[in-house]
Amino acid sequence: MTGNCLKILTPISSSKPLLFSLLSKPTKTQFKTSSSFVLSVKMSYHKELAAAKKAASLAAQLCQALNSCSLSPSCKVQKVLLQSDVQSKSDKSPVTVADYGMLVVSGRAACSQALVTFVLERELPSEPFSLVAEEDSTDLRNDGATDTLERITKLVNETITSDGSYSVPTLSTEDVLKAIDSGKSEGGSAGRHWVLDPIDGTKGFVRGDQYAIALALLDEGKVVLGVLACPNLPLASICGDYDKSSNNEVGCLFYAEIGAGTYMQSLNGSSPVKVQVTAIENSEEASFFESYEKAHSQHDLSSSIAKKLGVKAPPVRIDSQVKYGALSRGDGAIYMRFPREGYREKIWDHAAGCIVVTEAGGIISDAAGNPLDFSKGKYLDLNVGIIVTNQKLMPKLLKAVKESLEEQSSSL
Ligand SMILES: Nc1ncnc2c1ncn2[C@@H]1O[C@H](COP(=O)(O)O)[C@@H](O)[C@H]1OP(=O)(O)O
Ligand SMILES: [Mg+2]
Ligand SMILES: [Mg+2]
Ligand SMILES: [Mg+2]
Repeated sequence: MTGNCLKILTPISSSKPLLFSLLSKPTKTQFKTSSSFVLSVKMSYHKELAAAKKAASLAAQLCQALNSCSLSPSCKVQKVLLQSDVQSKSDKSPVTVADYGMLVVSGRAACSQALVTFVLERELPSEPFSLVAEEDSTDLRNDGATDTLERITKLVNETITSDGSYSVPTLSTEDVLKAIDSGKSEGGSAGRHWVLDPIDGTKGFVRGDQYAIALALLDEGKVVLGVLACPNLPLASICGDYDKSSNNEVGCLFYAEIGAGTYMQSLNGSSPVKVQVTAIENSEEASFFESYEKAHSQHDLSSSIAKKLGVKAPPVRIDSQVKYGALSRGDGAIYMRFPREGYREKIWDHAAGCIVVTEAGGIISDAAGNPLDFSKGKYLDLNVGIIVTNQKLMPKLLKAVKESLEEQSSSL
């Protein structure tokens, strides 16, 4: 076989024939030909990455538009609802209890999910579509949600029209509900699955702080591409001594494809730049990220670990997977996350962030040093917490984590 030809081969781990170009790049996958000859080729996800970038960027545009209060009759009303009624659902993630308030928050995320689904399906019409996503349409199907559903549908349609690349008839409310509910896949180790958190860091979004639209693709249980749209993240570093006045622009898009590195560009569409995690080797010079919300991660534990490492800088507390994006470009050196007992991490909260950091040279593991396994369905099955840093600092960080966890359990 020569470089340019196209040929139908069967991936060893899949029963479906696959047409692919031997010129394709990155991931190595093994295929067998009819004569049981095993061939190693590199898979490319360029088309899927382009679709994911477009979907996440449009969803970011929609979320920013939602911030200008289009979902509620009055900005003031919305602000009051958002700030006073945010409470917890059974998994302790934030949701508003007052019906209308709840719809304002979950409706926005669902709106973003509907748009991402629409774009992925339009951009990749010949690929089977499977999506593991956070939101569903239950709240929007309630009788009291008619108004919100209509507003959401209008906004999704407006965003699609303003983009101008799709000549589709206007989506109906039922089309939007269906699009939201196509995110019900369970994922797993076979085939391809998109993984989406349509608004990651709900509390940050509600506060007007950091949040992300996080989209990744799993192929045979591995994350092969990831996109993080971070509408409120400055293009300039958010750590250390930087000149805040030099670049006030906000809105970053991080993206990574397996074997091809991590890039950042502005959400306004500037040229992409390749990014790298910090090269710091001395942990005393490191600064670290953790959740803004104390309820999401044990701050006392990360502070004891930081002390063991000799870290001098105070923690940088921000919401969502924006932390992974910031780390991938060298803002800070460490991310530590230790949820309270009983909390189960979901794949949509880490898949995109994970590849964005690892393709930028970083390393991510659970608190025991095991890599994260995205092949087990919608939950990550892991030991205690998640830690992220560069290759040089990881052994020291793991040692400090182990010691602090031992101290914590002996003090109970
Ligand atoms: N009790 C909790 N503990 C840990 N993480 C949580 C908890 N509740 C929600 N989350 C999820 O953690 C992420 C926010 O993490 P961080 O604290 O680092 O900003 C979000 O994905 C959020 O979900 P959501 O997408 O609904 O906002
Ligand atoms: Mg949530
Ligand atoms: Mg999330
Ligand atoms: Mg979310």
